[in-house]
Amino acid sequence: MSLKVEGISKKFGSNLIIDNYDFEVTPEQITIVLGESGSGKTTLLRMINNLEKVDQGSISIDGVLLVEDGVYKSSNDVKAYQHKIGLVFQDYQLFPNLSVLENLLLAPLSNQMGSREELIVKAKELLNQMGLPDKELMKPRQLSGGQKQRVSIARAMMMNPSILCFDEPTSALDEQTVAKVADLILQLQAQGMMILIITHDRTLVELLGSRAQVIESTSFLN
Ligand SMILES: Nc1ncnc2c1ncn2[C@@H]1O[C@H](COP(=O)(O)OP(=O)(O)OP(=O)(O)O)[C@@H](O)[C@H]1O
Repeated sequence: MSLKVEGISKKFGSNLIIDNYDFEVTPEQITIVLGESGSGKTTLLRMINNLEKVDQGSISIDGVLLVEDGVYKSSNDVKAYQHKIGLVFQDYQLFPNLSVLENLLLAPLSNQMGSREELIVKAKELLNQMGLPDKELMKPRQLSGGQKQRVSIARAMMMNPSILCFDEPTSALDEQTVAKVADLILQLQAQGMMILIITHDRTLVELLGSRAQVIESTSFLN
């Protein structure tokens, strides 16, 4: 299992952001992309999640290609690729009018990943694992930042991804909650989930310690 990024490049106009860049995420280590504001971290994450096009290079997960030598695959291949990747947004992006449970059910139901009953069982298991067994009927606005983030993680996990990507997972959280997020990420990795984190938070890096490889975003342009 791996996410492979090979020789990707990206320019906005004449502004080169990423130059012929390679890296790999595996289950053995959490991968952290660390760097200052404006260094291209979000652009990299958006390209991996097919929210921004690459100019050149290849991206694949578990051998399923999103793009090869700068050429995007057919829509069916792209769909297969996207099912393997889960994204936890910085601002969580939960649907405000849906309950926690309905937030979890929406994507797997529309992708026909099981019956409603089966998916409810799975959603409840995940909410339990996230320490939120009593929140399923609440709306996102009734939750704390840390709780919203855990709902967002559970929602991504409903699609059985191979990899979970976190965009600045600690930017809106207090110190105590940051430690809890680090514990949860370590737990997910111990269960075999590949993890990619984009951050500028060195405290999070310290908390993840020896289980993480750190890539400095200054290396995007070497
Ligand atoms: N859609 C766009 N059009 C033009 N330039 C862009 C676009 N998106 C990003 N950029 C530029 O690309 C560079 C990298 O931006 P990016 O958001 O990837 O950095 P970042 O490291 O994630 O920063 P931050 O930590 O502040 O989010 C910046 O100079 C930014 O202005």
